This record gives sequence, structure tokens and C-alpha cells, in this order.
Amino acid sequence: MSELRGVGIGLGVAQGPVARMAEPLPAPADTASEQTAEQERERARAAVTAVARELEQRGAKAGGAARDVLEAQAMMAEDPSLLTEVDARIAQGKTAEFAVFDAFATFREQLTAMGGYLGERAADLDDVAQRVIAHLRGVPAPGVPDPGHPFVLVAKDLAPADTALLDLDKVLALVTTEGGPTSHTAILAREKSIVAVVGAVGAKDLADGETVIVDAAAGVVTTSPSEEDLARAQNRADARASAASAPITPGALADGTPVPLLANLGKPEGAEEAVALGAEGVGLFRTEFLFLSSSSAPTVEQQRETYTKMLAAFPGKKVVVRVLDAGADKPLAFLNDAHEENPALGLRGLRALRASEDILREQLTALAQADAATEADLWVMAPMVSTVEETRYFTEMARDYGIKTAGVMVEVPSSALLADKVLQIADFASIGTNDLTQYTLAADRLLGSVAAFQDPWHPAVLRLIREVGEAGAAHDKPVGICGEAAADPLLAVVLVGLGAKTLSMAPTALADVRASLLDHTLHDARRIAQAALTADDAAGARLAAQQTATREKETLS
Ligand SMILES: C=C(OP(=O)(O)O)C(=O)O
Ligand SMILES: [Mg+2]
Repeated sequence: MSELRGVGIGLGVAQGPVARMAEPLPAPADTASEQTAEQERERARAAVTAVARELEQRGAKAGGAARDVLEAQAMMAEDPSLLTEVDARIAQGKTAEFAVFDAFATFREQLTAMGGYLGERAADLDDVAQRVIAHLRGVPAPGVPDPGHPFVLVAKDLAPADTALLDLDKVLALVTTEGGPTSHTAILAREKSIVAVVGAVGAKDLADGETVIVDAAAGVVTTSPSEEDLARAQNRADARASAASAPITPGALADGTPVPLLANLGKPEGAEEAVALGAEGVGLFRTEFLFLSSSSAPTVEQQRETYTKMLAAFPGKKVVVRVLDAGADKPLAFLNDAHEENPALGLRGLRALRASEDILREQLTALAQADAATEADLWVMAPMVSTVEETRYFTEMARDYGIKTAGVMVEVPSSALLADKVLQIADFASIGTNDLTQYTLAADRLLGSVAAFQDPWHPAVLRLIREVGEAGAAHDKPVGICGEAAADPLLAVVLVGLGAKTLSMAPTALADVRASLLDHTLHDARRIAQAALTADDAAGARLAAQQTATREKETLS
């Protein structure tokens, strides 16, 4: 058995034989055309028009987000500046095939150089070029294979035209070697709930027909799985299917211990879906998401309006708002636009707010006003708190503004190690496992090359969480989890065993976690956590927890 790592989309797990996407057409040779430039131009135009119409038809058939994507691709095909480039090459005596290949390649380079969202459109452009060249050659465009049985589709990066028309009865999962979480493959996989792992570089060596397990929750593709691995994956897939159709009940363990399940939200518009999926409140409102594209600080009025909308969606429920977390993965130009060599270790979170204290004061003002206008139970916390003194600074200031419940995020090891002191001062702590893992393992959470270190199952991270859980119990102060770890159904049980009282996650993860908690008592959760704590590494902790959980579950039933 070996594991290939990538970025998982969603929480699904699937298994099956690999079928690889056909390799792209070979590049056309740069030979002189035997036809007139006029004839080559007409061939190119006819091919481009035919491909654009075909993409539009596929879009109309697929509907939804796929239609927009395919229409955008059709527009790319007929883009006037691209066609000018094609014509220029034909005028130099090139064939239509070579002219299309070369002009699209030049555009691709420009897109890739721009990076980010535009860079991820490069795959869309490649697909258009391949389709036009295939049309010119009179051969079928490379596309989704049809081995005649259900399969795990492995590709470099799927073009939207292919993803849109995937036969979901045949495609068990998707694995790409390129593409990130914002690529179209990822967007469409999310929309269609296809189990997917993208950017798994090692998948380039997978062979047609070999059996793999695709675990989106862990972002891992397992090759040569054992019978036991396959059975475990099947159990998880079955559990997910029944969790999705289970009744929505308040989060609780098998012995009835309540574990409120809350939502991580970035804007009030997400509240309705969260409530529909059973969120019992909000455990993390990432306010900086509202202002990522703003060049100046938001006004108090602007903020009051948005916060009021969010709080109004949760009458009588807890809503934990985080003040602006600027820096590193969440740049806010108006809080910190300095170039820093190591922005994750720089002026971010509460440090940046403290350096622009007016902005913090205005945010607290807006929050207090929104609180007064609504029925929600408002809790406010600061991000990236690394000292006891910062805890005192923030909680005192929040209380000065009338915030009744003021706490801190524990996402730096120093705060976890001094949690007993932090929780003497703060009303609550919320553990951000994404950053806590980044800082404990010294691995930049944005860097693919160190992604294997960014695993919250690592016992070093779990031991820090235990510190905070114990401090919470000693001071009778609530400790919650709001990092991605809370969305992992088994890790959620471990976290409760370590002392977490609430779990907050992306709303789509609520059903899986709800079902998993119902499988274990508090006593079990503590034993499972203990097993994970004593492992050497993340993989060992996951395995120890799985084995203990299976044993405890058998005893329970
Ligand atoms: C919840 C967290 O905050 P963010 O992901 O927004 O940094 C975290 O770090 O775990
Ligand atoms: Mg964080």
C-alpha cells in the first residue's frame, strides 16, 4: 500500500479501478502549408466555430454552473485577439493546426504567469485548443474514457467540457495530477458531489485497471490497498450514505452528552443553508472574508449592517464572531500591506489589529450595535493570540465596548501551552487547528511541498489541544474547535475526548460528524483520544484511533 497526496474536495471516499484520460494529441509539426493562406484561415475559422457551438450545446445539456463554464470556453475559442494571433501565423505560411497550437500556447503562458484564478483557466484553454486541432485533423477530441464498467477517472486536469457530461453512474471518483482547489475540476466536483482529489502529482504513474481508494476527506489516494483498507473505505462510504439521510438532531454523543455542532461562515448569505443542515449556531464567523478585496477599512455602518444580518439569522443561538484576521493566507490591504518574508509569522491577526487599533475599535463598536439590535447570543474572539498579555488586552477592550462574552483563538502553540493562564482571563477559547498545525509542525499551510506536515492528527497537535481542554475543565470555561479538524468525523470524536465542548465546521460536514458522534460515548471518546495521543505520528494516531473506535463500537452494539 502507498499513499499519494493531493487536495481533497469534500469528505467522500470511493474505490475502484483506474481509467486514465487519453493523452493529449501530439503537437502539430511546424511544416509549411501546402494550401493558400486563405484556405488555411477558412479551415481555422470553421473549426473554431464548430468547437464553440459544440461547447455551447454541451453547456445547454449540462445546465447549472457547467453551462456558464462551457459558455466561457466557447467565448475563449472565438476570442478575436486569439484569432488575430492565429491569422498572423497562417500569414507566415503555417498550417491552421500549427497556428492554433502555437497561438493558444502563447496565451496559455500568459494566463499561467498571471497565476491564481486566471492561471487555473489554463486547463480550459488547453482543452479548447485540443478540440480545435482534433476538429482540423478530423479525429475525435481526447475525452473521458469508457472502459464499460464504473471507474476512477485519472487525468492531468479535467476540462470543464468533460466534467460537465460525466456519467455519474460510471465515474466513482476523480483524481487529477494538476489543478488546485479553485480549478474548474474542483468547483464542478463540489457542485456535483463527486469524490475528488486534485493536484495529486504522484497519480501520473497510476495504470489503467489498478484498484485505488480515493479519500477526499484526507486528500489521499491509496494504491495497492489491502482487503482491510478496502473494507474500511466501504464502511465509511456506507456510513456517509446513511448519515446524509439521517434525521437532523442536535449534536450529541451516544450517551446523550451534548456536543453542539456549529457552522463556520464567511458571510451572512451562508446562514440559511447552515440552518437547513442543522447548524446550532455559528462557531466561527470569518469577518475578514467580507473585506478581502477592499483597499480601505470598512465603515462602522457597513459592518453593523452585515453583522446584524448574520446575528438575525440565529435568534437565541450562539454566534462566535472573529475580529479581522489579516495577513498570510488572508491579506487585507488596509491592515497590513507590508512585504514580509514570512507573513504567517508576521504582523497578522490581533497583532495587525493592534497596530491599527482604530480599526479594531470600530469593529467592536459595530458588533456591539448589531448585538443590541438582535436576539443572538454574541461571542467575540481575537485571532492569532500568542501571549497572556494579548489575551488581557483584547478581552478588556471588548468588554469596554459592551461585548459580554470575549475570548481568544488558540492557534499558536504558546497559547495552548499557557491555556491555564489564558483561560483565567478569557471567557472562552476556540482552537483553530489549521494554524495550530501550521505553527506546531513549522509547515506553511499554503505550501504544497510541505502539505504532508499539515495534518491535525499529529500527536503533537493533539497534546496541545489536550492542554487547552484540561485548562477549560479546570476553569469551567468553554473550549471549542473551529479548524478543519472538526469536520473529520473520527477526529471530531478525538477532539471531544480531549475536552472540546463544541465543534464548528463547514456546514456540508455537519451530517457526517453528527453521525460519527452518535457512535461513541464520552468514555469511548476519551479512550480513542488516549490511543491517538500515544502514537508517534499522524498516520499512527489515525490508525490507533480507528482501531480503538472499532473495538469500542463493537462493545457498544
Ligand atoms: C479556524 C482557523 O482559522 P483560519 O482557517 O481562518 O485561519 C484555523 O486556523 O484553524
Ligand atoms: Mg487561523
